[in-house]
Amino acid sequence: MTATKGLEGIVAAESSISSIIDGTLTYRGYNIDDLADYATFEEVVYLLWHGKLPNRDELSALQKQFDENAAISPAVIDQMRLYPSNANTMAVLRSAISALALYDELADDMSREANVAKAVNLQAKLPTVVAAYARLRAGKEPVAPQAGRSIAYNFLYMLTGEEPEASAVKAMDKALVLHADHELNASTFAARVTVATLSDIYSGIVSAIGALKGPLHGGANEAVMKMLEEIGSLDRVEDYIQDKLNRREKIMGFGHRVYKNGDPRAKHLQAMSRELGSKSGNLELYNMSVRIEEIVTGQKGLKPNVDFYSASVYTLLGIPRDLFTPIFAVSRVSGWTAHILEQYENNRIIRPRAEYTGPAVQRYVPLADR
Ligand SMILES: CC(=O)SCCNC(=O)CCNC(=O)[C@H](O)C(C)(C)COP(=O)(O)OP(=O)(O)OC[C@H]1O[C@@H](n2cnc3c(N)ncnc32)[C@H](O)[C@@H]1OP(=O)(O)O
Ligand SMILES: O=C([O-])CC(=O)C(=O)O
Repeated sequence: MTATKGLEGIVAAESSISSIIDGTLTYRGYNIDDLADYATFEEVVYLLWHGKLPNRDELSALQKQFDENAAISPAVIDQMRLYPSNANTMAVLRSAISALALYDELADDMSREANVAKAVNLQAKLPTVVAAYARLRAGKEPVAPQAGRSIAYNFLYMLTGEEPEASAVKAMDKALVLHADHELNASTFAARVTVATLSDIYSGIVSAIGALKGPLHGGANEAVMKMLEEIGSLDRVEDYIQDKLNRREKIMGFGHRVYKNGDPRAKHLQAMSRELGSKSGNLELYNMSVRIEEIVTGQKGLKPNVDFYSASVYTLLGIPRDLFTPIFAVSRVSGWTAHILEQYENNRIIRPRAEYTGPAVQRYVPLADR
């Protein structure tokens, strides 16, 4: 038995949800470029869960379900009041989602119907949880979501309590579409491993949130923003990046396990970063990002991934840095739940082998003789 480090190139599941073939990403066969340009996030969620785009009635029924499930119980809000105001926001999300399960009577009901209902509940509540914590830690009361509004609208609205601009809602919606699913990425794999033991959907999502938190995965969007903040201005990019490359340090937001010729989502986020920068009259973050890309791609051949330009996009939308990875989760919970439902449909426990590299057989030595 020979191990493959990081399971590179190993096909570990069959899935009909999303594909990456020759650098092209599709959700259920629809090219991400078309979905980014024309679909709403709600249409994409329906597509991921049900395998087809919704008609008007199906879309309104989904919207109604989101409206009915978006509010979080006062018990969960009261728990969140006790969280430290400087807690890691992904740890907050992980804890709050775990707590949600305690108040769901269907938590351990394994029927398909109950699991779809829980997927709706999770998708509806994740944005509410993230926005509620952002307000609570600032000493403000959570703002309830508005019925009949998109997840993108409500998320921005619940953060500030003010009606968001249409252009901001459009950008947020597109970012959610772009992050919704991505084949067998680390967090989705973690979710599938957890539920393949026939554990419940909440446990799967808590596992996924934990995996997304890391800076080699979803946490990279925050790390990119931290780097942009450290650099501070366009004229400092060259020295900073060159120094990092000389020290063989990683540049966050670059590279990918699967895409070697570029992540198809990055160009959409780059365009959004430029548009939002122009609109705000401040293109500094965009220009800095482009310069970083020129240097890193020029010297290392590494291309930006989905996390690179999303950092400037979210900042230009006025969102604090430590909400970037939770926003990734707000979108990706659609894909996680689709994969969990798919896993339950055709389940077998996921249990690979390890190549043993420890000592050969040893004789036990009693404690007194050691
Ligand atoms: C949503 C997402 O999860 S997208 C990914 C988000 N993560 C990041 O942006 C973090 C930075 N990037 C990375 O750490 C990696 O590129 C990963 C984790 C995304 C992929 O990891 P792997 O598939 O193991 O990387 P891969 O095998 O292609 O790396 C090849 C070489 O490029 C280097 N490399 C990869 N990414 C980077 C980077 N961002 N900066 C500098 N060097 C890099 C590796 O160190 C390796 O060098 P070596 O051969 O000298 O050891
Ligand atoms: O697929 C991956 O390894 C990481 C990624 O880009 C994602 O999850 O969107």
